[in-house]
Amino acid sequence: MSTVAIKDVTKIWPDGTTAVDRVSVDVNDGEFMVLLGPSGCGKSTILRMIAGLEDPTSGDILLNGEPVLNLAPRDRSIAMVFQDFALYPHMTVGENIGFPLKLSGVDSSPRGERVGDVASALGIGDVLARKPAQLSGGQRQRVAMGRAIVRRPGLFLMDEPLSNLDSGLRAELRAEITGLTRELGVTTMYVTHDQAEALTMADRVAILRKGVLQDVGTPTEVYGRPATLYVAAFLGAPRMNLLEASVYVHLDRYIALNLGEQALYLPWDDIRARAVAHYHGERIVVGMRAEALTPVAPDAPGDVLHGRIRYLEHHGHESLAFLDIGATAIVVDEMGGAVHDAAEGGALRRFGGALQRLTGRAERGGTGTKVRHGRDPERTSVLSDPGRHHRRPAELAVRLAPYPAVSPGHPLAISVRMDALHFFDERGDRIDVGWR
Ligand SMILES: Nc1ncnc2c1ncn2[C@@H]1O[C@H](COP(=O)(O)OP(=O)(O)OP(=O)(O)O)[C@@H](O)[C@H]1O
Repeated sequence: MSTVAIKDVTKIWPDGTTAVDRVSVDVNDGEFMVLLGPSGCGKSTILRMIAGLEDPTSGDILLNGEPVLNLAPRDRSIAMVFQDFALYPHMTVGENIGFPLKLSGVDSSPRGERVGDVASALGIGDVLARKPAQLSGGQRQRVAMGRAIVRRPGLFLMDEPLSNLDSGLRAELRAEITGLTRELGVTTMYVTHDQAEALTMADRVAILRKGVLQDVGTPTEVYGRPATLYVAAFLGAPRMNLLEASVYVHLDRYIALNLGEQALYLPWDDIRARAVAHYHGERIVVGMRAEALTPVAPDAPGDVLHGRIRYLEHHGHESLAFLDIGATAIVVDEMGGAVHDAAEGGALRRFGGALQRLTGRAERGGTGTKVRHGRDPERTSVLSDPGRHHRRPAELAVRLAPYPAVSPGHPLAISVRMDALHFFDERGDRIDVGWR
């Protein structure tokens, strides 16, 4: 039984760098929690604080409900595997795995038994007598994992354990790691910057940007209903299409989402219509994943966008077409800064009075977003922040069958699944009702 509670934890390094900014996450017993984010977002620092290798500047960490900040690392019942694990070169595989048990005084016979069990669970039972130099990279990583779990820790911390391996081996070991931890029922926190790894391995994913927690949820939740623009842009391949739209409410009928040269119309009876209506006269970001877009005949009725193929990418099992539709894309960089050309200095046009008349409320709100984003000085407007201008005509990513009979310059009509659209405000927060 092992639970983890990270409560409002901040880590500021002596040089003033804020590595972790008021992060709170709970990990349930037996859960496989992945911490996901780009390099430098504070993932390793969080793991190291849980392990007791670093002290938080403020906040608390509880294991099984008990505060542990005053406990030495060895008293926390935690095992950790790093990217750069080191095996003892002069010891055999069996001796390496058994070493933590030897240190804690376990006799040779039960030790051998435990080592054998762990090694066969990891598929390295036949190399117990070899030295590390005689192993492949994947086998060495398995030995490092074996050495970590042989003590049956309450909590297993893994920091990018697969990042030094080639992609085939990574995929194989992903499945082994999740299989093993689930079989053992050991609570695991796993750090990666690889979103595919996170989505395939995690029970739940916590997504960080510059030390600030952006979203926590199951892979389906964070992919299907991302809490912020940053999460939307970070998860999925191809990346979510993020388009600037100005909102115009035709009361009781529909909401026009003007995308530039074309518009989409959200029916008034759509469950999200009232939340989006709060932005009447303003600009928002409309997100559409490639799976929400289907090529149709040019004269097809319904919610259809028309564009011209700018270029194609062939991925073997599918091809991606990137369409010019006369819209403006919001570009979210890896580190999470959202940049956009606010045209000629374009200030947001606000129709506060009209909004109030429409909604009967002076303030908008009610998005129901649960994740508290903490203090994040860069989360200003993604639509009009003058410091972050970047012009980018939208190239709408659309999935096609492999090697389609079209080429750059071809016109293409795309049907849009309106119920699969995502809406974000100028701060990058999801605009929605009935948050998960
Ligand atoms: N000992 C240290 N002193 C000062 N700054 C540090 C120290 N260790 C890490 N940092 C800084 O803290 C921030 C978070 O680093 P951390 O290693 O936790 O990120 P990460 O998300 O794990 O990145 P990576 O995926 O590259 O390992 C970074 O800006 C990093 O430069």
